[in-house]
This record gives sequence, structure tokens and C-alpha cells, in this order.
Amino acid sequence: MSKIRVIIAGPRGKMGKSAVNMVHLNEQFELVSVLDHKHDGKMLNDIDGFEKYTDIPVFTNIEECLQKSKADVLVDLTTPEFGYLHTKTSLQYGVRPVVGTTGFTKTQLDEIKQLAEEKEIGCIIAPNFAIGAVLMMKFSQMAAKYFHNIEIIELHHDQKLDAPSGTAVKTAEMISAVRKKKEQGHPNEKETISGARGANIDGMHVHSVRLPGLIAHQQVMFGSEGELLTIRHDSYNRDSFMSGVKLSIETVINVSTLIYGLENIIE
Ligand SMILES: NC(=O)C1=CN([C@@H]2O[C@H](COP(=O)(O)OP(=O)(O)OC[C@H]3O[C@@H](n4cnc5c(N)ncnc54)[C@H](OP(=O)(O)O)[C@@H]3O)[C@@H](O)[C@H]2O)C=CC1
Ligand SMILES: O=C(O)C1=N[C@H](C(=O)O)C[C@H](O)C1
Repeated sequence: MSKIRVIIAGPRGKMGKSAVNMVHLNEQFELVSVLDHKHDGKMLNDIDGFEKYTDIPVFTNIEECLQKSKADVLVDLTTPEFGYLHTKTSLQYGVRPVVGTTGFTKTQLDEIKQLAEEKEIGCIIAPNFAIGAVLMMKFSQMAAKYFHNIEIIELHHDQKLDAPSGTAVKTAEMISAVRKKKEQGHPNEKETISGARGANIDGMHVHSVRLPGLIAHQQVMFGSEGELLTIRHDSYNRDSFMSGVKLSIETVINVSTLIYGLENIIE
């Protein structure tokens, strides 16, 4: 069976490094190139820390990268702005995107869905690749059928660009699909300092903590008369996300539409 040819966008990043390693170690994948806006004309093994990866060109331009790489899949682990551009361009060139980058708007997600359907090309956007995090979201959705009073606290490292996290937004969306509509808190509650109650997604409040030392953590709190249920997930390193990236690369090859969230492909 021929190998799945993979491009990684953002190889020097925290996630990109782990993804380069995972693809390199996996016999069914071949890393054919990387997209890195700061290393024009070099090979990957010219970049500090990547010496062992030989014969892999580095492109700075997404179109040139897609034209020359003859890839099946582009894995994007960059920033919300560039991740969106890379995803759309990749679909336009018939290369299937697997997107871990978070911070896309609803309108951007709708555009990507429409483009994937027009082109009949698979695309997976996963706000969280960690299997435990996907279970945390599914368990929260189950609990929300019984507990309607919910607050979400997400905690991340202080280099994160987007808030709230993609995982928190996805969790709130999954809960909203089953929860009776409700505005959390007292009907007359008033913030004396703006932002005190966090972001509001469909009446649920989402609180974003940013501290050095953290990686990626979330707890969903369900309050009821005389009891509190807390569902929590912690990622302690970026390798926790790699089984989900691997599964997404294997899956995206066989689908022809947008899949938003790993809960849609995990049995
Ligand atoms: N779905 C999931 O499970 C997970 C998703 N994420 C998401 O993945 C994304 C990356 O996270 P993380 O690795 O922590 O972030 P980092 O900041 O460590 O890495 C991002 C990398 O992308 C590079 N980059 C920026 N713009 C471009 C561009 N135009 N072309 C190519 N490379 C570019 C950056 O380079 P430079 O710094 O030189 O600008 C940097 O090396 C974020 O959106 C994050 O939220 C993170 C963890 C898990
Ligand atoms: O930036 C991160 O680190 C992470 N981003 C994703 C998100 O926004 O949910 C996934 C995970 O939480 C780590």
C-alpha cells in the first residue's frame, strides 16, 4: 500500500515538532515537505533541532508548497489567521487538510465546510486531538441532559493566542445541542468590572486562565441542589495529541466533507 504523503505547516511550533516526529516514526506516512514562513529555501535538517530529518524541503509560500509537494494531506498547526488561509488554499489544490489550529470563527468554519463539499474533498478540523479531551466533551454532553447549570473553566500556557480555547467553544456547542436553553447566574446579575463573568456562549460562562507552566486543561462544572459534578481533563505534554493527529490523517483520506471534531470519528 502506498504511503500517505503529508505536509506539516508550523513545524517549529510546540505542536508542529511533535507532529513532525510522529509522522516520521509512522511507516504508513511520508513527510514530504514543511511550510514555515521563516525558513525560505532551506531543507528541514538545516533548522536547529531537526538535523535527523533529511531530504525534506521547507517552503514559505503555501501555493508553491502545495504545487511542488504532491501531498495527500496538509496538517496545519500554526495560527488562527494563517491556519484559515492554509486550509482554504489546501482544499483549492485538492490536498486534504487536517487542522489542529484553533480560533476560527463560525463564518470561517462555514466557508471551509462549503468549500470541502464543493470540491468533494475531506477536511478534519479538531479543536482537540487528545482522546481524553474528546471523552471529557462527550461526558459533559451526557451530564448536561441532567444538569443544566454549567460553567466551563479552561486553563492554558500563556503563549496561547486565542481565548476562549477551541476546546471550550466546542464543549459549549456540544452541550448546547442537548441542554435546555438557560442563562447562567442571577437574572439581575451585573458585572461591576467588565469580564468578571467570562465569555457567554449560549448562556454558559467560559473562563480562560493563562499561566506559564500549564499545557492544556479544562474542567466543566455542573451545579445542582446540594451537589457538584466536575469533569476535568489535563494534557501534560503535546504527545497527548498525537494519536488524534494520526487517526485524523488516516481518516481524512477516506471522507469527502468537513468533519469538525474528533467525537465524530471516534467509535
Ligand atoms: N487541536 C489540538 O489538539 C491542539 C491545537 N493546538 C493549536 O495549534 C496551534 C499551534 O499551537 P502551538 O504549537 O502551541 O503554537 P506555537 O506558537 O508553538 O506554534 C505555531 C507555529 O506556527 C508558525 N507559524 C506562524 N505563522 C506561520 C505561517 N504563516 N506559516 C508557517 N508557520 C507559521 C510559528 O512560527 P513563528 O513562531 O516563527 O511565527 C510557530 O512555529 C494553535 O492554534 C493551538 O491552539 C495546540 C495544541 C493542541
Ligand atoms: O493552544 C493550545 O495549547 C491548545 N489549543 C487547543 C484549544 O484551543 O482548545 C487544544 C488544546 O487545548 C491545546
